[in-house]
Amino acid sequence: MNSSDGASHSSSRPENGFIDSASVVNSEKAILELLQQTPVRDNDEHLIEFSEALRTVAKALRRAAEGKASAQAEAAEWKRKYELERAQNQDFQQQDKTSGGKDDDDVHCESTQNLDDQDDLCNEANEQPHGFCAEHGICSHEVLFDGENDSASRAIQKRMMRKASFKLSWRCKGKRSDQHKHDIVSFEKGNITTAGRTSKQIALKWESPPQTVLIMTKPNSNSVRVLCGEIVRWLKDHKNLNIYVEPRVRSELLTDSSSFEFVQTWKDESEILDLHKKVDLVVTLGGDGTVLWAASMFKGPVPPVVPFSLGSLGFMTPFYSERYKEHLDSILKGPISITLRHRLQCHVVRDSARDEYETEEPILVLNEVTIDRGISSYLTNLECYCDNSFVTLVQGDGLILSTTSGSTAYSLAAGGSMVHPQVPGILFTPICPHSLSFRPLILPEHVTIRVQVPFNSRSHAWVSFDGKDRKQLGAGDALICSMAPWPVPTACQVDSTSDFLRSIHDGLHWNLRKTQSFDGPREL
Ligand SMILES: NC(=O)c1ccc[n+]([C@@H]2O[C@H](COP(=O)([O-])OP(=O)(O)OC[C@H]3O[C@@H](n4cnc5c(N)ncnc54)[C@H](O)[C@@H]3O)[C@@H](O)[C@H]2O)c1
Ligand SMILES: Nc1ncnc2c1ncn2[C@@H]1O[C@H](COP(=O)(O)OP(=O)(O)OP(=O)(O)O)[C@@H](O)[C@H]1O
Repeated sequence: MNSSDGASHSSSRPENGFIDSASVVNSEKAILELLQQTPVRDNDEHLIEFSEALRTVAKALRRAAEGKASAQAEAAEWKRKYELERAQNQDFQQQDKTSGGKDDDDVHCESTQNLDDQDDLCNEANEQPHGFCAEHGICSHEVLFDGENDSASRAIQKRMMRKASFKLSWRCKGKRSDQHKHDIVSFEKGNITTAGRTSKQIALKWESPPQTVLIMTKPNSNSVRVLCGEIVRWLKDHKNLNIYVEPRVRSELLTDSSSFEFVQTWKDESEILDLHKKVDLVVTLGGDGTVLWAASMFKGPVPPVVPFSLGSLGFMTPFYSERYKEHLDSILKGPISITLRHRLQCHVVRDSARDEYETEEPILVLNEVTIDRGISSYLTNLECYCDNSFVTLVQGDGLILSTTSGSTAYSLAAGGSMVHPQVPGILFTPICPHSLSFRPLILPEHVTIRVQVPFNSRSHAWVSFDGKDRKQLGAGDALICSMAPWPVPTACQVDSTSDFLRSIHDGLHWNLRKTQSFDGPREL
C-alpha cells in the first residue's frame, strides 16, 4: 500500500478540532488507488468482501466531506454577515456618541441657541443612511440588511427575517420636543434595550464670563436688605459686574447710600419681558417663595438661578447666605451643577371663548396649579381629561396639578408622592376627595390635562398659580395644563440628588426615627 498520501492526510488535524475536508477527499482517492492496484479474483471471497467495504468507506467519506464543505461555506457567510452588522452597529454607536455627547455634556447658556443646535443634531441624525427611519423612528430590520442583492445574501436574509421587524416612532407635537429621542432606546437584532437616560446630572460651563446679575429679594426683611447691599457692593467691587434689582430694592439701596447709583432696574412690564436677554445669572435672597417669585418674572427662557437661603424651610435654596463670597466665586467661574426644574404652562379657557388659546395669557408655574372650592362651602366638581381621554370626576375640595419640584410643597400636604425634581412628570393630586379610593397619580411629561367645571356645577371653582393670582372658574370654564418648554435652571450646592435628599432630610425630617437598639430578641 502506498501510505505516503493517506497517512499524512489522516494525521493533519486542524486547530478547531474538525477533520480537514481536503484530507477526507484524499483518503477516498487513496482507497480507490489501492483497489485498482490490487486486482481481485472472482473466487477470492475475502478480497471481494474487503474491497466492497473499502468502497463503502470511501463513499461515506466523500459524503461527509461534501456536507462539511457546505456547512463551512454557510458558517463563513454567517460570520461575514455578523462582522458586517457589528461594524455597522459600532458605527451607529460612534455617531450617537458624537451627537448625544454634545447634548448631554455641554449645556449652552443661551437657551434659544441651544435649541437650534439640538434641532440641527436631530436633523443630522435623521439623515443617517442606515438604522434610523426618516420620520424619527428606528427600524429593527434596517440594521440586519446591508443592501446586497445577490441570491446568497437573499437566502441568508430569509433566515434572519424570522424575527418580525418593527419600527419605534415618536409622535411629537413639535419638532423641538424631539431632541432626546435617540438617547433613550437602542436595539440590536430587533431587541429594545435602554441605552441612556436624559435625567443625568447636568453641568453648566460658561463659554464667556457672566457680566450681568439680577438680585431678587424677599420684601420686609431687614436682614435680607442688609445682605443685599453687601452682595451688590462685593459683586461690583470684586467682580465688576452689572447689577439689576427690582425698583423697590433700588429705592431701598439708595435710601441706605447714594453710592448705589450704578445699580440698574426697569420701569415697565415690557422691559421685564426682555430681562432674560440681558441677565446672565439671577441671585435670590429669601426662601422658596422668592425662588417662585423670581421664576414668575420670566415668561420665557430663564437664566440660571442661584438661591440663597434666608427663609425657614428652603427646599429650593441650597446656598448658605453667610458663605456668599465663596459660593458666588465658584459659580461665576463654573462649571455649575444645575437642576432643570420643569414648569407647567396653564391656560384658563372661558366658555365664551371661540378658540381655546385666544383669551388669556398662559401662566407658568414652578410648583403647582391648584383648582379648589375657594370660599365656597360646596363640594367641588371637576371633570378631568388627559389628552382628551376622560380621567375622572373630582368630588372634594379640589385638585393639584404639580411639577416634580412642587411635589414637596402643597401636593405633599395633600398626600402626593415626593418626586426628585429632575424627573419629568405631572402630579395629579386630589385635595380631600370624598371617595375612599382616589389615590394620587403621576402622569408623563408630554400629556395635556384639561380640568373643566361642569355646566351643571352647583358652584364656581378657583384656580391659583404657585399659591398666587387667584381666578374664578365658572360653569363651562376650563384650565388646560401641559409641560412648559422653559424650565428653571437652579444651581446646585452639591448636585441635584444630594441637594434634594438634603432638603427632605433637613427640611422635613423625612423618615426620622430613633434607631432600634442592638440588644433584644433575635431571629436565629
Ligand atoms: N397646605 C400646604 O402645604 C400649602 C397650602 C398653600 C400653599 N402651599 C404652598 O406654598 C407655595 C407658595 O409658597 P410661598 O413661599 O409663596 O408661600 P408661603 O409663604 O405661604 O409659604 C409656603 C411654604 O411652602 C414652602 N414651599 C414652597 N415651595 C416649596 C417646594 N417646592 N418644596 C417644599 N416646600 C415649598 C415654603 O418654603 C413655605 O414654607 C405654593 O406653591 C404651595 O405649594 C402649601
Ligand atoms: N421679590 C419679591 N416681591 C414680592 N413678593 C415676594 C418677593 N420675594 C418673595 N415674595 C413673597 O414673599 C413671601 C415669602 O417669601 P419666602 O418664601 O421667600 O420667605 P419665607 O416665607 O421667609 O420663607 P420660608 O417659607 O422658607 O419661611 C412669598 O409669598 C413670596 O411670594
